[in-house]
Amino acid sequence: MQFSNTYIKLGERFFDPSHPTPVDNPQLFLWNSALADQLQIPQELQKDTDALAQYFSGNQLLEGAEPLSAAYAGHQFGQFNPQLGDGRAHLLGELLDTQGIRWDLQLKGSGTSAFSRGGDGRCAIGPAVREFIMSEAMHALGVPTTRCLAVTLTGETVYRQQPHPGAVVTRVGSSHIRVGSFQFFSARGDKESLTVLRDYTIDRHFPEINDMEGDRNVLLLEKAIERQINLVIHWLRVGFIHGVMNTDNTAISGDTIDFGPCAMLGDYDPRTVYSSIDHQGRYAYGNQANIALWNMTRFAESLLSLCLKEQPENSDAEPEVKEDLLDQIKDLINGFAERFEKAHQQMLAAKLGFVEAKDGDETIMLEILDQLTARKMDYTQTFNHLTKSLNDEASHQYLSEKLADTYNTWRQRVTQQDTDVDTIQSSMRQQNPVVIPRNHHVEAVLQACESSGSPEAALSFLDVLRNPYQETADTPQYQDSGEGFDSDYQTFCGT
Ligand SMILES: Nc1ncnc2c1ncn2[C@@H]1O[C@H](COP(=O)(O)OP(=O)(O)OP(=O)(O)O)[C@@H](O)[C@H]1O
Ligand SMILES: [Mg+2]
Repeated sequence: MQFSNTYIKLGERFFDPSHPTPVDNPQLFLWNSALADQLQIPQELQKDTDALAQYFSGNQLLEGAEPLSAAYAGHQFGQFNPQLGDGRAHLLGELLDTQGIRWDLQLKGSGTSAFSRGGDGRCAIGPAVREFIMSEAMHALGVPTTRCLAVTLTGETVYRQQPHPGAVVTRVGSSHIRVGSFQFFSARGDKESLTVLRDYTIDRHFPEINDMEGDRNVLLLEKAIERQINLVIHWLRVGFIHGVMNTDNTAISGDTIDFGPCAMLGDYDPRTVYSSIDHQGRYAYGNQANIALWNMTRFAESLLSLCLKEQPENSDAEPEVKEDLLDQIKDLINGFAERFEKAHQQMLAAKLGFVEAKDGDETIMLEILDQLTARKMDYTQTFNHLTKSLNDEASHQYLSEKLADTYNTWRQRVTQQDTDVDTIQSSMRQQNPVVIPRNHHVEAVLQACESSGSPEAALSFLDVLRNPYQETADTPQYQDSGEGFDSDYQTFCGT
């Protein structure tokens, strides 16, 4: 296991060199052995659960780790905070996986840093297990995401209205560079660090830019936008509601990060919000594309100081952005909505089994979605039924009754294609999961883990969630929508 630590080399303005705070009685609770194998964590260490507990609680440092808490800023619900940073997290360093891909290894809930702002630096068992379950589920669903290697109990109590067992999550990410990381330096007028961060981000995530013609800032923005569009399309496809799409929770890599108040859509309604503090529906299911655009606009702004015209020496005139670059940036921002809509149409077409686009498809798609909202129908179950209905009489009957003409129109459209039905069905299946981490099951599993002190419930759930496109013997236990549960479900920024 060989650490490299490229982020710490960026310079002291990028972090606080704080170390994890040791805990009383660490115990390994969840371990992701497939991910551990991918990260080349030695089998000998993987078998030694006591050692894993020591290392992944922050009690002992893995050889070669150089911990740091990263600096970042961020817009939270639209309000800018120039200094947030890892207030309860420590980046240990980076590991190369079996394919030579670089991954950050970060502890979350591992104690305070210079960025803690009065917080305790800790995490409760519930949010820690939620992050593990949700990120594993997202990964299996094919959604770009940070992942979890471990959850370790600390043996200490954390207080969040009530006492809870404390836990440390080990997060693995293709990086932890956020829109807010750029905003941190932009807000300080620190062009030197901003340039270092830009170049580091390009090398790490978009090295192809190094061989491209054009301005590096504009190219980086374009790539980041592409990844955000792809990310939100996946979220919408599987019914994921992030819940707190602040710029500090937006990774430039385009991976899902921060599972604090996230939840899954039950009945289809774009206005769905579960977060207890999101009174305006800013981060509602159907507003996530708008917010991704808003966040990318903030990202563009944070790069503007690297796009300035040359100033004559001793000039005190306000520096201006180069016109051609400003035009290119504006084009990218103004083009976002159209690009998104195109990708959205393609995603819906794929979910509905439309092999090639045809006139009238948009009307069919809108009608189906409108009907789901009007009839309060479950998003995942309905698309699962549509997929099955091509050769399953029960699903066919169900949809004929529930969606009547809308279903008949779809069925006609989908069966009158040159492609054979089996092929259409298997391509629909790749888009439409049979099971998702439903809110009521997630909550029940978290409660079971906390009250029993055993990971059993999480492990059984994970077994099913790791095969979201395949019905196994245990799948039916987790497919029900939990009648009425979602209507007053609330999530909290999970600290
Ligand atoms: N218990 C805590 N102690 C100290 N700081 C905290 C605590 N909880 C959250 N913070 C800080 O508050 C800010 C916003 O928190 P938020 O919930 O978005 O992030 P997070 O869940 O801690 O981490 P991440 O975004 O890395 O998943 C961050 O700067 C975070 O470090
Ligand atoms: Mg966060």
